[in-house]
Formats: sequence, structure tokens, C-alpha cells
Amino acid sequence: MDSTSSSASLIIPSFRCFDATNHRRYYSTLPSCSPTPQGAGGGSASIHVMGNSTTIADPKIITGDCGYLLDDVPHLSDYIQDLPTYSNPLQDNPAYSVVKQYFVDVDDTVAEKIVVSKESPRGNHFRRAGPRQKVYFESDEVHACIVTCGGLCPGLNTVIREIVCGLYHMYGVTGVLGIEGGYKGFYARNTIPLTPKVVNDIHKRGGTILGTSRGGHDTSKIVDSIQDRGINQVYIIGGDGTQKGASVIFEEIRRRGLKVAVVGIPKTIDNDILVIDKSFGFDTAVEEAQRAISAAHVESESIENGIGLVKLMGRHSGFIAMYATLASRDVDCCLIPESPFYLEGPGGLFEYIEKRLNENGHMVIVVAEGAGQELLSGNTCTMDNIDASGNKQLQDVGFWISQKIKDHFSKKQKLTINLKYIDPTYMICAVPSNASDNVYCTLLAHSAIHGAMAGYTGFTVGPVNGKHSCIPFQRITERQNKVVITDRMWARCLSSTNQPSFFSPKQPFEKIGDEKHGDNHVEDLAIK
Ligand SMILES: Nc1ncnc2c1ncn2[C@@H]1O[C@H](COP(=O)(O)OP(=O)(O)O)[C@@H](O)[C@H]1O
Ligand SMILES: O=P(O)(O)OC[C@H]1O[C@](O)(COP(=O)(O)O)[C@@H](O)[C@@H]1O
Ligand SMILES: [Mg+2]
Repeated sequence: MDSTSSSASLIIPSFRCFDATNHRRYYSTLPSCSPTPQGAGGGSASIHVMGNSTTIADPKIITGDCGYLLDDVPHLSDYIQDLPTYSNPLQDNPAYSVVKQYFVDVDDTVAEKIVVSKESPRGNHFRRAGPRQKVYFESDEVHACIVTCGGLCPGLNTVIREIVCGLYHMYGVTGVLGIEGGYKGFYARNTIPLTPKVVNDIHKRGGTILGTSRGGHDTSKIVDSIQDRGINQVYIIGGDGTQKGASVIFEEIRRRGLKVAVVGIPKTIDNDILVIDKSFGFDTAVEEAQRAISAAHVESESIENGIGLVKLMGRHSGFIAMYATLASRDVDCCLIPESPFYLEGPGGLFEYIEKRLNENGHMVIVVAEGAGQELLSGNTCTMDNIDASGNKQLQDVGFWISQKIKDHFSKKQKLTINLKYIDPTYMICAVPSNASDNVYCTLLAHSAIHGAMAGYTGFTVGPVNGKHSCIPFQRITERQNKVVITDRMWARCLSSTNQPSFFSPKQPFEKIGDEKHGDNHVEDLAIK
């Protein structure tokens, strides 16, 4: 054990304030207001037992000079006293011995906004991810588990592989369990022992070797299972729903006062997770979507008045559709959930299709699965079903729009169209990740491991402005990331397709942006 272990810097300093603007509690270190490092090395806090039901902890916001804010992550030492620390075994690892300054300084933080002006306050920051000099677990003490939840996404197996191999090669950890079949697997399924040998080739395959599921999040049963199995590091790979589930698990673990680090690795093909630059598998998805768009283009240009229609993923966020459109340059119209459109009349989709076919003889339309749902729900066949996780099940906009276009032009008679509808949505989810996503998955896995070993908990890892960071669950789960249609990226997309904006005179431009996001944090939502 390291002698410096529990001498410990103060975790939660002098007093709490309530920031009425941000509706957040924050911690100030008056009188100097300089940022206070917490956690690593900490040990001064006591166990918080907050009654029988799990209460959500206040966010740890630490203030500093010139408007500096640190949106800090919880640490095991926040609620467990006198935790011993150990030297990081990486310091004796030959592979890492060449690195000049391998360990991340405990004070290092990453700015959430990097475009600033002279007068800007320093703004919000996150704790930088990476290996710390001191760790809170000995190698043979670690019993880790990995679970994958929600829909498939390219790269899941790579993250699993890299957590197993990273724990083994960097920290000498051999006790890693795979939980089968998502959250419900904690209490209803078997576990699989994971070793570097077992996972060696899995990154070449799509899907997840652990299986996944929606629903079945029973917090008590999950935490009972964690406790019964003696698990002390929980790696949870999943999307926005999964991160909410991880947050509740963390709160319950904290309430029980367990030395268990809970770490989220954000997975979503839709890129709908806040704060991080982009989610893993997204690049692969955009690349795979090109194949469908190219096929639609070939089909449409090979026949008179050909229309190629491609439906892509994107329940509430149109990132895949927007990026696939921008990358392809063959697309004449991109429809996403964030940007309302209409079919009939001046400025509508039918008028644009007719114009494009007259000009060019063919066209390609990309539609995100969540686009135009308000038009479909005006239909008699409205389905208000939800899936096991509580996500609203959408109607097939691709099929609906195909029918509408066919009906419209068959009535018009003067234009015979040939429409080919391609739905590659599940193919895109199921492919293995590409090279750059594989590297990205590796970094995510490493950031997660380093954070857990350093005793941090209740956080999701991900790059913020290119620097891997630890982001408290609360920030990740606040809301979903969406395309900002008043932002330049959507304007680039519109200018590449030349499509109309579909803003009806009754719905002014500024109003649409406001209505969709319901707040003023438009920049926050943009993909960086
Ligand atoms: N608010 C929530 N609280 C607890 N668990 C949740 C919550 N939302 C979703 N989950 C759980 O997270 C898992 C995955 O959620 P889902 O929405 O299907 O996928 P994703 O994580 O990819 O968004 C499911 O097992 C679901 O029960
Ligand atoms: O396979 P399912 O349950 O139909 O889910 C399809 C959904 O999965 C997604 O690809 C991703 O959703 P999650 O990130 O919530 O898992 C959505 O775009 C899509 O609506
Ligand atoms: Mg989701």
C-alpha cells in the first residue's frame, strides 16, 4: 500500500451554493475560488446513506478563477472512508516506459467549449481521462464485468475486447466476467469468463458476443447480483437508455456504500449522446450507408424518372442521414427528424421531386427513420407502441413515403416514376467496425479502465474536443443530442442537396429551431 494513500485532499469543500441559472448545486473553495482537485488520493468523505430509496447525488461542480467550472465525476472515496491507494502498475510496464509523461495530472481538465473570445469566461470543464499515478484497486482484487445493452452498433466487440485486454495487459487483471443478454442478464442469465484468448478475434465480427436486450432493468436485482458475485468494476456499454440505467445502478451502489466503480461506455449508432464529440460506430455506419446510397443512385439513374429512396437509422437524431448525405454528394433530398417537411403544395416534397426529375431525370432521397413521424401519426394507422425499454416504436417512414410518392405521381399521370426503396438499417448496425472506429473503441476502453482503476465512478467516457474525458452520468443523460438545424452543418447539407428548407410560411425559421430544442443551448447540441 502506498504511504500517501489516505492523507487525502479534501473532496467536497467548504460550502454549497445553488446556481439558479443552471439549476445546479456547485461547490466553491472560497475565498480563493481556485479549482479543488478531488478524489484521487482522497479519503476524507464519509459514507452517504440516504434512506431506503436511492437518491440522486448533487452534481459535483467545482468553481475556479475567471468563470472556470469543473463538472466533476464521483469518486469511491466520496462515500467510503480511508480507502488505500497503490502505485499504478503501469509504471513498470515496458510498453509504456518510453512515454515521457504517461500519467495524467489529477488537475488536468478538458474544456467543453474551445471556441472563445477575449471576454469569455473559462466555462465548463470535465476531468481528463487517462492513467493516474495512484490506483484504488490491486490487480488481483479486481473482479470486473462487462455488459452490452440496447441496439447493435459497429464496434461493440472491439470495446469488449479492449476492456478485457486492457485490464489484463495494463493492470494485470484476470477476473473479468461477461454478462449475457443486457441488463436482465445480471439476474436471469449466465456469465462468461472473459480472457484475452477468448476475445482475441472478436473485433472482426459485428454484433456483441455477450448478446444484448432492451428492458429488464431491475436495479435492486442487478445490484444484488453485483454484490453477490463480488464484482467491483462494472463496465456498461450502451446508448442513452443504458447510461440512464447505469446512473441508477451507480446511485444504488453508492447508497449501499459498496466499493464498486460503475463506468459507462457510450454506444449509439444514432450519435444521440450529449457532450461527446461522436459515438463509436458512427463513422462505420456512415461509411456503410454509402453503399446503400450508391446502389440507390445507380438504380435511379439507370431508368427514366428513377427515384432511389434510402431509409437510414436515426430515431430522434438525423446525424447518420445528414453525414451520409454530405459524404455521398449523390443525394438530392435528406429528411431528418429535427427538420419538419410536408408533401403537398408549393415548397413541398412532391413539387421538389417533380422539379428534380424534370431537370435531372432521376433523384436520390435519404430519409432518417424518425423523420416526418408527425405526418404519419396523422394517419389512421397510428401505433403508439413502445418497446421493452420504453422507446416509442416508430412507423416505417420509408415505406409510407414510397407509397405517398407513387400515389401522387400515378394520379398525375403525366409523369411515370420508377421508385426503388432500399432499407439497409439493420445491415448498418450489424457490420464490424472500420479501422478508425476500432482505434476509437480502444481509446474508450482504456479511458474507462484507467478511470475505474483510479477510483472514479458514475461516469461515462468519451472525447470532448478530441480529448478523452470522464463525464458524470447526469450530464450525459440530461437530454438527447440532436442535429441543430440552425447550425452550419445542416446548412452545408441543404446546400449540397439543393432541397427546399420546407419551412412553411406559418412556421418561421427561428421558431423551428426553438421548438425542437426547447432551450437556448443550441451550440451544445451540435456535433463538433
Ligand atoms: N430511464 C431508465 N432507467 C433505467 N434503465 C433504463 C432507462 N432507460 C433505459 N433503460 C435500460 O437500458 C437498456 C437499454 O436501453 P435502450 O433505450 O433500449 O437502448 P440504448 O441504451 O441503446 O438507448 C434497457 O435494458 C433499458 O431497460
Ligand atoms: O432493433 P430495434 O429494437 O428495432 O431498434 C432499432 C433502433 O435502434 C437504433 O438503431 C439505435 O437505438 P439505440 O441507440 O437506442 O439502441 C435506432 O436508430 C433504431 O430505432
Ligand atoms: Mg437509445
